[in-house]
Amino acid sequence: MFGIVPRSIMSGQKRRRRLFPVSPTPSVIRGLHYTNVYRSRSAISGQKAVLTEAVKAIKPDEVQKRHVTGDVISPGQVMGIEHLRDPRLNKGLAFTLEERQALGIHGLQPARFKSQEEQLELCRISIQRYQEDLNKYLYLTELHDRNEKLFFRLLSENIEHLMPIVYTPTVGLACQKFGLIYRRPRGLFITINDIGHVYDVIKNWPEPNVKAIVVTDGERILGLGDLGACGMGIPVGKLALYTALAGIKPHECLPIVLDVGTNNQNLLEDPLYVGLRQRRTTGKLYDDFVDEFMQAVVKRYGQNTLIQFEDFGNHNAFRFLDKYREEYCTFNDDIQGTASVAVSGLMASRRVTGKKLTENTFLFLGAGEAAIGIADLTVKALENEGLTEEQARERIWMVDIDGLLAVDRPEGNLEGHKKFYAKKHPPMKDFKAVVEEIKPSILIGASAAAGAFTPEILRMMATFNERPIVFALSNPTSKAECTAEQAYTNTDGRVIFSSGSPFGKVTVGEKVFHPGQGNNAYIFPGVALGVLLSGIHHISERIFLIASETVANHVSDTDLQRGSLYPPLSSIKEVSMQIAMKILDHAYEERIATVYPKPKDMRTYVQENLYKYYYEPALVPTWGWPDHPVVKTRAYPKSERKFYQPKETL
Ligand SMILES: NC(=O)C1=CN([C@@H]2O[C@H](COP(=O)(O)OP(=O)(O)OC[C@H]3O[C@@H](n4cnc5c(N)ncnc54)[C@H](OP(=O)(O)O)[C@@H]3O)[C@@H](O)[C@H]2O)C=CC1
Ligand SMILES: CC(=O)C(=O)O
Ligand SMILES: [Mg+2]
Repeated sequence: MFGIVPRSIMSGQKRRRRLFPVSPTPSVIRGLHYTNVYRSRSAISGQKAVLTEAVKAIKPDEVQKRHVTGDVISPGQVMGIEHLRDPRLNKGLAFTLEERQALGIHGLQPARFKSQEEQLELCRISIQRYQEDLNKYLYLTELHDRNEKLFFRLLSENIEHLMPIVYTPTVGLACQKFGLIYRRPRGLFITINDIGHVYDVIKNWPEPNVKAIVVTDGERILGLGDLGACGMGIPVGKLALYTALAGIKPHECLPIVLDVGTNNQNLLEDPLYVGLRQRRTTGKLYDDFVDEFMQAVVKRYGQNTLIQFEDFGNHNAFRFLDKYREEYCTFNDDIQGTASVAVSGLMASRRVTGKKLTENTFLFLGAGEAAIGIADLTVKALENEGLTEEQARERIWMVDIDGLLAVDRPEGNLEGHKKFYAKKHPPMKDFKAVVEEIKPSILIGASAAAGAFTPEILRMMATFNERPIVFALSNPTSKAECTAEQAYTNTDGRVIFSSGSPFGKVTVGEKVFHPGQGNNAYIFPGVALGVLLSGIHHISERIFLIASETVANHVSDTDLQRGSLYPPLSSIKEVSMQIAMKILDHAYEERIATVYPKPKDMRTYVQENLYKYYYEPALVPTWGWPDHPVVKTRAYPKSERKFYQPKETL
């Protein structure tokens, strides 16, 4: 049945019997007795055999381990063309000749061999050839579907260029065009019609080991409003950043849309709309549905599954955070993640202004998830500088759709945390008048009211302050309260600016500014990594303050001089790791970690658990496969088999 590798192969080594591939028996297949490919080209062609470096036998438990960690999936199901069609396993032209032969894919690809580096170069060239960002998005989506490791390496190593494509602003456009561009499924769509069967739907997800979920009901997608099921682009984009920025393994991540309908009349009438064509379910049925979803997640994946709420409507977001934060491992990114990144920017700004946070007057445009989240965490930061909660709230003024939050305003609309910031002040509707009246040193926009920070308002900020601070946090770019250029030019370049979506550099006179991106992408990947690795059950505000401090401590003097309150996006992976390590330290100190024993060295522990996007030798059965006998081939000339290192970068 089995051949034996000729003695010559084993020369110079301890002689061992080796099975030479012929055909497997069912019991062997079930037993997962795989080894890396060891048959060399010359062995196959009957010439003098030379062992390849992939000769090491991989023991069954190793296969099992790698299967479980998702580094390699069980190869039993993926021989032949299916191996190329599986994005986890596909390496494109990087399969060696031996792998191609043993996997039964020899001849299914062109003759060339290409290293991952060469493939990356091709990806970069391809992306640059697309003029439209949406086409770049589609290219990356297709790459994600085709070759996971290549996609994540490309994204991770070119984050400055590609984050604006997979994330804000382009992801907003992708959601708006979702019905048009939808091709292949990614993530779960659970509809209100599935109530009573949510667990069964979740069970259809093929991955057994999900650890993190990003879920939306599509009601407030960025600043674009209710996009219903088209909001799926957001969990997909956020989770792509989980992997690219924090090394969380892709198979542990699950994007979910809870489709309860949409109140967006355009979508309801759009023949291309792919969600439920009905108005939003609300009230008890909706709440029961979300309750059932939360319980089903825990039943399927365990109580430590991290559930990130994203882009829910304001009225639900706060309720769910309050309802679930002590019951589940959950956080709301728009409230808490945004708060954390904004407060981090405020902390870093102290080094530019020389002022303590307590010396500022804060004015918010918007009093929703983002703005209230930031205000609440700012209060904590002010308390840390010595104020009482009441004193801290006194320094924070807010404006919503009805104007200044004032105790006696006729509209009321002061529910939830808004009431904490409502002032005993005559009601005011006009935002410019409020700015004039309050004379803030810090102006923060999270309203999706595009252009609300008019040149006049920006000029006022520059008259009140030597270094005015202006954050235009609304996404996508089209919803920003002002552009970076408007901010700098209307303040003689004195503004300390950041924005939710990226803006390019701005030149004012001799000076060039590179504004930073005040986006929760600096926070949620690192928080998720720290939470998952420590096994924290509930995510406190302290965790988000730790994340703020960590990001702020990572801002260099050079960053500040360039005009940015944030570290460059290119260092965001390191920032995420630092956040995770700080959370781990905190979790063990506070005895809220549930992963034991405590790791000896946090950095090593974190690093060992990160996703690896480099190709690995394919795991293949040593004995070939019944339907895929190993194809013999003549020796390839060395020049054809050589990989080269490309020099170009994006
Ligand atoms: N940079 C980042 O990381 C993040 C940015 N964001 C962005 O922030 C924006 C708001 O998101 P979010 O807070 O979740 O949304 P919400 O709907 O919860 O809040 C919006 C707030 O803005 C107010 N508002 C709306 N229009 C106006 C207006 N013309 N004048 C004054 N106030 C107005 C609303 O008033 P009312 O309360 O009366 O309805 C509400 O308080 C979005 O564009 C989102 O993309 C969000 C999260 C993270
Ligand atoms: C960034 C983000 O979460 C938002 O704009 O909603
Ligand atoms: Mg969001």
